[in-house]
Amino acid sequence: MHTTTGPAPTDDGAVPAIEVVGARKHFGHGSRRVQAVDGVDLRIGRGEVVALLGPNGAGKTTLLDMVLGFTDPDDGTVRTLGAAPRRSVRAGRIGAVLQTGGLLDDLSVRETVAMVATLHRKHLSVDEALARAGAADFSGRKVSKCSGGQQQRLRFALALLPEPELLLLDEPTAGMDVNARREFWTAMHQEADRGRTVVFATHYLDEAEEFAARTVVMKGGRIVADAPTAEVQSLAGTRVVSFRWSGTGPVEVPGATPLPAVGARRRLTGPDTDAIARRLLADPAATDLEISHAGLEEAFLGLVAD
Ligand SMILES: Nc1ncnc2c1ncn2[C@@H]1O[C@H](COP(=O)(O)OP(=O)(O)OP(=O)(O)O)[C@@H](O)[C@H]1O
Repeated sequence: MHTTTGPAPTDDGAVPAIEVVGARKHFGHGSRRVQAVDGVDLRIGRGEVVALLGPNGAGKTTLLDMVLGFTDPDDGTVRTLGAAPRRSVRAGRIGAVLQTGGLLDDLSVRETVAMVATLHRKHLSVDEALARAGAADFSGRKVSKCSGGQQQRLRFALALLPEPELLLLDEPTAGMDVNARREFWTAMHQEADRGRTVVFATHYLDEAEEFAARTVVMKGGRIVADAPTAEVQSLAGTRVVSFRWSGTGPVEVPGATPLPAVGARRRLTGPDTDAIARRLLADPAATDLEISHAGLEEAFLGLVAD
């Protein structure tokens, strides 16, 4: 089955921003076949701010591409704002900030926004789009001279032009330094406050923690967690056991997932942290044991661990 077509229902607010039912998508054939999206059901309501988390190759971009109508699912249906995705995109109801492509090196930032504005029937003024995206300060700069972060802000300005109801962002802050990221999210907060639905894929867990009320975690083409961001933390190994380790080599504890060490402290998580702690207490090489609550990062690693 392919992306649904048909008339768009009236915009009564009850129609979800995104509705994905049983979506599958594969690439390649035979031994090179990859099941990029493997039976995803996802409903995102109007005005939600949702983070899409997952390791490389989890299927986030493929899912966003289907929601944008760039590619059709092999199976299942995808509707955006109550209509076929391409129809919503053509109507200027969806704005997207994607990882690559789409910019002409020889134009200035302002010229780029002005050119893309002519493609929309209704749009913000060029100055307004530049200001909202935090791109006014470098609007005279040639695209080829912009940093990666500035190019992302230009893409953001382009996405805002038609005043879209839904903003889709695929790793929007990749290549930005800490200050640029903070400014970007401040601007994005303002757009969310205007009632837009925002869905963003990210590798930065703190961005999900700070910005998204809801987090969807993908792995191997499937959704492995979908809950309020605070709850995702409790879905996988709520606690972390940390300790000093004087042994040589890795710490082997059955049922435990190692987390990156913090300073001199080794860390383990798992479904039964009491059992992990008991095991470590019996080992003289483990000292100064502590059990604490996991942050989103630990929950995420626990969820995507094999
Ligand atoms: N056009 C394509 N042709 C072949 N394989 C593809 C194509 N696009 C994606 N894939 C594969 O599908 C799987 C899912 O990729 P996808 O880009 O959707 O993951 P992702 O979660 O967005 O990863 P990342 O965080 O690295 O961007 C990967 O194994 C990827 O190699």
